Amino acid sequence: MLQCKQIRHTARVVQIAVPPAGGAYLESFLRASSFSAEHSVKKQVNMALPIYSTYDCIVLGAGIQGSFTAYHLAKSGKKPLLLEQFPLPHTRGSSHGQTRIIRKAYPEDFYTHMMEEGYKLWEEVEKASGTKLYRNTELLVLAPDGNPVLESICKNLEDFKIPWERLTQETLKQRYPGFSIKPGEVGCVDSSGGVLCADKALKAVQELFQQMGGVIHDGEKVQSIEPGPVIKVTTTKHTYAAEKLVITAGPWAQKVLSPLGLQLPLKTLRINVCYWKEKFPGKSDILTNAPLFLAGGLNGVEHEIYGLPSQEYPGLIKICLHNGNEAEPEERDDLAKEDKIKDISILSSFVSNYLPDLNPEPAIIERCMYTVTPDHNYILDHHPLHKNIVIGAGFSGHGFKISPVVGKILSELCTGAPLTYNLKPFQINRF
Ligand SMILES: Cc1cc2nc3c(=O)[nH]c(=O)nc-3n(C[C@H](O)[C@H](O)[C@H](O)COP(=O)(O)OP(=O)(O)OC[C@H]3O[C@@H](n4cnc5c(N)ncnc54)[C@H](O)[C@@H]3O)c2cc1C
Ligand SMILES: O=C(O)[C@@H]1CCCC=N1
Repeated sequence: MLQCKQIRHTARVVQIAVPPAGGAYLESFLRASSFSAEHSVKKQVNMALPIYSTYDCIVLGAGIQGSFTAYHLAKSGKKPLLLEQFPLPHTRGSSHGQTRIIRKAYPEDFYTHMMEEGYKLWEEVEKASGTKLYRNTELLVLAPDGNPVLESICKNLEDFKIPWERLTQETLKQRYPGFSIKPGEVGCVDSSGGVLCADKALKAVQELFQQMGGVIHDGEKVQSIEPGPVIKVTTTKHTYAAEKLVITAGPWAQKVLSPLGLQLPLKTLRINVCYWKEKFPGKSDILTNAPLFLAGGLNGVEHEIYGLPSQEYPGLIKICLHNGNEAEPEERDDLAKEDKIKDISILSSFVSNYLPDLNPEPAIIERCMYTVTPDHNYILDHHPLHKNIVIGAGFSGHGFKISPVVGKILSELCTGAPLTYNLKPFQINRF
């Protein structure tokens, strides 16, 4: 016989006893009753039975994208649950490390447009958390004269009225004497470019989210998702119910999405994050004059390469390839694997050629993961079959700076609020 009684009532959580029926019964019970989000339902007949806690929305994955999604949901008055498989903080995904590039210089106008709001939202987080997260250094984009990507970047900076400057080979040599610029190579300086303190940013966003009433459960891996009008999410510890789910699983996205019938053309790449030391310590001024840079199409260099001024390790400069070898996140540190792209030797020869004051062997190598789409644009969309599931994936190694805007977009897709941006470049049906 159905016996349903209230056993606890707090400001935001109600627990009730329900009979030991299956998931379908529980869902229809939830829909038929006045219980909506924020209500916690406890199956009590047998004390060993699981607890179903329901939330407005569940966000799967507490990297920077999931954390900003949860932050915006909380800002809009929702009380989401943010689930993370690892104890926080962790270094297994894509959002760890101390630094990330922030810039408005993009060849695609939609990213430059999103970054106008991106900078404001980063400032909002800095103010609310009382933490300095952005250091304005300017960004040098280096390429052969007439390079189409460089020209699109210059056009966007001009169209969006962002202060910028074109540098000839001569001006480049004067301004950055430690950089051995080759004939025919020119530069463009984006004055908004700078460095974000990534680890501090992630912590700040997660703290603000919790201050707004949001809940994070870390060390809980999502093991199954049962779609439906009320979605059931089962982790290693618990089962939760919510009317909406946002999946921001980084390099684990495909693993989470496959059981939901969705195959996306995502590749996961292991990135070697390399730090380089001065050849003769104190003998050059390379540590003070190497700019924040992005280089593409350079003489004899097949890949895009980027570098950041010394920050996390005093005396060392971070210079990396914007590419890597395919690997599952679990095999990221498996050194026995033969790499197709010889990233470290490509970087060594770039350093010898362009930054001769640096030792051409990396002093430190760390690891991180990219999840790339074929066109390197993000995926921000509803699941094609389950419209109450929203997906943020494939950030293709350039998602950190735009994460405050990505979080806003994913929260709009989740709540059905009017969309701030045209999401055509990010739709799943483009593949
Ligand atoms: C070396 C490197 C340099 C970069 N440089 C820049 C840069 O300069 N500028 C820039 O803008 N961007 C940069 N990026 C890209 C940027 O960091 C990423 O786009 C961004 O961090 C992606 O965040 P995410 O939240 O999608 O992924 P992640 O940070 O990987 O978060 C996904 C989370 O989901 C969790 N998860 C997965 N599956 C489950 C499950 N089943 N249950 C529970 N939790 C789960 C994971 O544990 C993880 O914490 C760089 C990336 C790397 C690796
Ligand atoms: O997102 C960025 O700005 C950088 C660019 C180069 C590689 C990684 N991220």
